[in-house]
Amino acid sequence: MSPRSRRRRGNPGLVLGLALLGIVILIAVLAPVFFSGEADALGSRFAQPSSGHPLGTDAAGHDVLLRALVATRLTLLMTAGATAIAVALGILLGTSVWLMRPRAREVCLRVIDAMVAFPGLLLALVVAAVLGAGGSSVVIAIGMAGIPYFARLTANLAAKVSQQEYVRTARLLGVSHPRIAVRHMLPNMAEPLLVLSASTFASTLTALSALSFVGIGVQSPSYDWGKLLSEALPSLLAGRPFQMVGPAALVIVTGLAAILIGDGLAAAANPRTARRTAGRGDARDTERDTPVPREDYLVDVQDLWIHSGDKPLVKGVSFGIRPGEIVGVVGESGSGKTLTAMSLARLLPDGLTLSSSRMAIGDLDLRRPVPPGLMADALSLVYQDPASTFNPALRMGTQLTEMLRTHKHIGARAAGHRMVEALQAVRLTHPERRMKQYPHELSGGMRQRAMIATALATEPRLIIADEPTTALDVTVQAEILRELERVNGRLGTSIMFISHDIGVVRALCHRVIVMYRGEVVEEIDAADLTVESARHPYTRALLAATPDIDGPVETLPGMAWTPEATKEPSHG
Ligand SMILES: Nc1ncnc2c1ncn2[C@@H]1O[C@H](COP(=O)(O)OP(=O)(O)OP(=O)(O)O)[C@@H](O)[C@H]1O
Repeated sequence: MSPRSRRRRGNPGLVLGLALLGIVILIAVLAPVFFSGEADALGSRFAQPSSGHPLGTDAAGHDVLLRALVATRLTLLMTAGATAIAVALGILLGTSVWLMRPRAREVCLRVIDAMVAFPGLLLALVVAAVLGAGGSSVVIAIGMAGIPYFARLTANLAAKVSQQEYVRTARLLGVSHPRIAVRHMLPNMAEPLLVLSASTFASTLTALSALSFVGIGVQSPSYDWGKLLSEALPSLLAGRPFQMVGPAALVIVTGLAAILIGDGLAAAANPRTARRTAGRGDARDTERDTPVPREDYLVDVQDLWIHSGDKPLVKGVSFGIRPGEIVGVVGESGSGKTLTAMSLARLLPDGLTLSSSRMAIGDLDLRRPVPPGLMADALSLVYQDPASTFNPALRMGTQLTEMLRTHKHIGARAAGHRMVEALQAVRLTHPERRMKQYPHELSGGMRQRAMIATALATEPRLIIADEPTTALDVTVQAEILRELERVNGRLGTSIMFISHDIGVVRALCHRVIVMYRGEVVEEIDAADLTVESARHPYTRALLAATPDIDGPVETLPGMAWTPEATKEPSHG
């Protein structure tokens, strides 16, 4: 049995919802076939419930129960049609908004917000008034009234999901926007969209019934549940409630089924709710890696400025990374480490502007448009949080092989083999099994190893590792650092290693760049990263504030350093 069907079986709400909807659909299919003649036949008017007419007859002498059953098909078709309009066009609009340039996106989001604030039923009434009364006009009207809700939810979710590292990585790899939207974003937006679709189905059902009830919807001789409810109103007021029972019960049961299915599907669609099939706690492993030929590259950045509007966030930063060198970037939170690194990958957040007099990896000039394939060959990223590095809705194998398939144009099977080798190289246990698992089935250390394997798969000249071990426990942290060191030693890959941890930087890196408030205040050999050798007071203060594993926390005059206390040049 597949995990998905197991999840469905373990979800009684979903099972009940599907059963109820199944019954309603069965009625919709069969009732018009078998009962439409009888439902139109005329008998005695206002007959009380009897064995011949379980819910009695109406003012014209029709069997009330049969009419309610026959009306099921038209009601369901109209509800499904209106819901489909809202879902499809709403998601399309919301996704298109995400693809727009920031300014156009802002305008569109404001328009969508205004539409959401406008009461849906009122909007539907306006549209229905323009189109005229009738079944198809109210379907279009209610469908259109639902579009802004889906558009806003999709755009909001897209804004959030697009900041995820796996989406940023896909952008770096040059995966097209529509493909990113369909493959990486929509699956991760499925849960809330499914829940909204289900509740929209239920609210659409009541809205359509309401419009038919007030005479704007389905017109005679056709009838849906709303029209039947409207016809039953005089009987209800005259003390004959049975005429209402059939359509009212069917509206309630169908609405309830939709809600139960929405909730159930949302739970089943989330692979994180799946039972764990992976062995646990085997992040530490012992296999050996495969050596890859060494290459020779250089990173050269000069006078890099990054602005948010008029505010400079990175101020004239210059640095270089030699081939095969591990360069640490340290500095307090907000000093510009990540922005500096991300500018190399051309992944600055929207709204920030960049200028520099030189920015190159080898002979690749990063100030000009760079084809994604060349960019992927030049650098790879390893992010801080292994939990958000991978798309939770896709199996590891699918995403691990994506860049090989996209940029190296390697077939899925060959890419899979190559990735298994890459996973072995970073000593991830049972690589074939890992490829079939979802990210949540791997430990943090395993995911980070997989991330390093992915980063290496395109054989980049530079790996940017942005606090790659911060989210991991100390033992796994040490293993991942050793892994980076091994990669550097064996493959000669240059590494830009961003960290808050001076101790780690001193142990891992060859050279260290110290940043403070958007400037590089010192470049220093890692071996000289001591309070005695550091030249800049901020570096000394940083070192003094760092616990030394060989001794107590040092308290030196440097600790009292403030930016106002020095006029040293920004670039050491
Ligand atoms: N999209 C943005 N819009 C405006 N300001 C931003 C944006 N992104 C970052 N900043 C600001 O730029 C500065 C540098 O940010 P950056 O993320 O590079 O710092 P950092 O040194 O990497 O910090 P941390 O160690 O906390 O990650 C910070 O003051 C931050 O608030």
